Amino acid sequence: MELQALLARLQFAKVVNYKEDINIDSIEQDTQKVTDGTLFICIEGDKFDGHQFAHEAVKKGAVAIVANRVIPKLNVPTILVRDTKRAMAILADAFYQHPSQQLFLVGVTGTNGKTSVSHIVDHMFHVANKKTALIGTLYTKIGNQKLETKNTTPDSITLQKTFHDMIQKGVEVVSMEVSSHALVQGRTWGCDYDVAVFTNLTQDHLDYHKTMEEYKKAKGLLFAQLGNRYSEKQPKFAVLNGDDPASEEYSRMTSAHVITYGIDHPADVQAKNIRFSASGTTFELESPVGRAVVETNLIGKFNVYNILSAIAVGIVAKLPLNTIVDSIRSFHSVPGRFELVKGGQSFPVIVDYAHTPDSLENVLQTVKSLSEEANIYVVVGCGGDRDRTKRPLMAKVACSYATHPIFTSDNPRTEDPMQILNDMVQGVMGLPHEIIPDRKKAIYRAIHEANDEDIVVIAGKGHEDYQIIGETKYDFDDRKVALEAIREKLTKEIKEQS
Ligand SMILES: CC(=O)N[C@H]1[C@@H](OP(=O)(O)OP(=O)(O)OC[C@H]2O[C@@H](n3ccc(=O)[nH]c3=O)[C@H](O)[C@@H]2O)O[C@H](CO)[C@@H](O)[C@@H]1O[C@H](C)C(=O)N[C@@H](C)C(=O)N[C@H](CCC(=O)O)C(=O)O
Ligand SMILES: Nc1ncnc2c1ncn2[C@@H]1O[C@H](COP(=O)(O)OP(=O)(O)OP(=O)(O)O)[C@@H](O)[C@H]1O
Ligand SMILES: N[C@H](CCC[C@H](N)C(=O)O)C(=O)O
Ligand SMILES: [Mg+2]
Repeated sequence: MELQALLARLQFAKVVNYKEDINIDSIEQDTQKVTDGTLFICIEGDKFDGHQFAHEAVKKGAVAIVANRVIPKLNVPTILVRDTKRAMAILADAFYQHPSQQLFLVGVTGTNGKTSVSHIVDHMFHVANKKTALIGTLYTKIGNQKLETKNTTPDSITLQKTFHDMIQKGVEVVSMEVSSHALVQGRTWGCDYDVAVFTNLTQDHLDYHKTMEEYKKAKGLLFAQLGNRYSEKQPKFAVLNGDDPASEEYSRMTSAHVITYGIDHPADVQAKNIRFSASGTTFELESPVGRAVVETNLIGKFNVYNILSAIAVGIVAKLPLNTIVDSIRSFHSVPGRFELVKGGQSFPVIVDYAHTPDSLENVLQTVKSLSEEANIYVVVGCGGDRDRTKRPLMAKVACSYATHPIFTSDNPRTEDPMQILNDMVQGVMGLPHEIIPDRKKAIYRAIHEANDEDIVVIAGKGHEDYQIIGETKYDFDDRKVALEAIREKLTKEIKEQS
């Protein structure tokens, strides 16, 4: 694409060192990815100032630079803009030919449930015979092809390029997780969402957002940025959780159509007469397009919310109600979310990604409702270099529901694991708990101690197949470690019996 054509997208940008039009072969914000013909965008980030890398980018082949100031001794055209992040989103959208406008794009935000809801939505459209794709914490998935992701929501260049590649592969519907970090950093500027979903708002990420009010505002950006043309062909919808107080504010922030879902308060898409069991959940659905009985393998009230929000997406996309209900019935699970580890042991071992006070409470409440008598072992830690204030709250939740809480390390990152554990303990002074900093030893302990009627929950890392200690990523998978522990226990039992 020609530089002039791209420049036309940036209103009132100044250009220095411009001699003649040049061709732009790629747009990048990271020097690692620069090749001949790149337009390099300098971003002032949290760790680095990308303007420092402009000369290196030119050495690697960059033919033009976007910056917020003149960079001395740079001999390529420099496009000066006030906000390079905004310019990046605008240029990426233009360079990849406005791909999100050609897709049915569903964005899911909220503290907990984004990965779960985006997977249910993806499956629903797949069942409705659409070619689907997914972007989120676990991966970017196009059909059955899975690509690794660095962030839950990628930067605007990666995102627009990904949409473009998806269109080349025939994708029609994309379900994506939209993190609060992404919204604040403008990673999703330029995304033309058709539906924006809100799951819930509870405490997390206060290391980044500082206050719950700021965190709430961050999530609200998704709804504020939904298109506001009331086109008959492609109306825009905000799908809001009628049982979460934040929805009231989001409903005022958006000019799109609003559809609510809920259990406890009246909502457009409502679950009634919910019946929970260890093998699944059923409920009666009331919706603007009719009633139905919904059956699912998923368990817990929180999953009813996840399902209701996905159903609301199906409804606004005008999928037939029977297709929606069929897709919920055939949806199995998301890796690392309430995942049962089956090694032939006589008690359930559950690996779950709960890493916030609210998600931990939801999962433990669900576990407790399965059996009031069971001893519950919970192995849990808190991530380092993340919200410190959630640590005592998570510990308190663990002690409120579990008979045997074992505090251990999650991803300590650059923090001292003992300091993280100490922060947790502040929430449970005087309440019984065990501290085993080594996660493997903690998992082994829970599994070796547990008996027939007990339940073991290993929380916080879910699908993660690594543990970050310092700056190093070590192989570590809760599911594999739990299986090894189960095998060791069973072998020991057999030996003792013979
Ligand atoms: C704090 C934070 O969110 N940082 C994100 C941010 O990085 P940044 O802009 O601050 O980048 P930086 O490292 O300071 O570098 C500045 C600029 O210099 C460039 N650079 C840097 C070094 C170099 O050698 N060459 C070079 O060109 C960089 O590419 C960048 O353009 O923008 C990057 C691109 O979008 C993100 O990858 C990065 O996520 C980091 C890795 C991260 O850990 N983020 C987490 C907190 C996060 O975003 N999590 C949410 C999920 C949370 C949840 O809901 O659970 C997510 O969406 O992933
Ligand atoms: N609707 C919900 N409400 C509360 N907790 C939930 C809900 N859905 C899932 N959870 C819990 O939260 C954990 C994380 O769920 P999920 O991965 O779907 O959320 P997420 O929003 O994508 O999280 P992240 O921001 O870390 O990517 C699950 O393992 C489960 O314990
Ligand atoms: N997206 C979340 C994931 C947390 C998962 C937990 N295992 C941890 O490392 O804290 C974050 O980056 O805060
Ligand atoms: Mg997620």
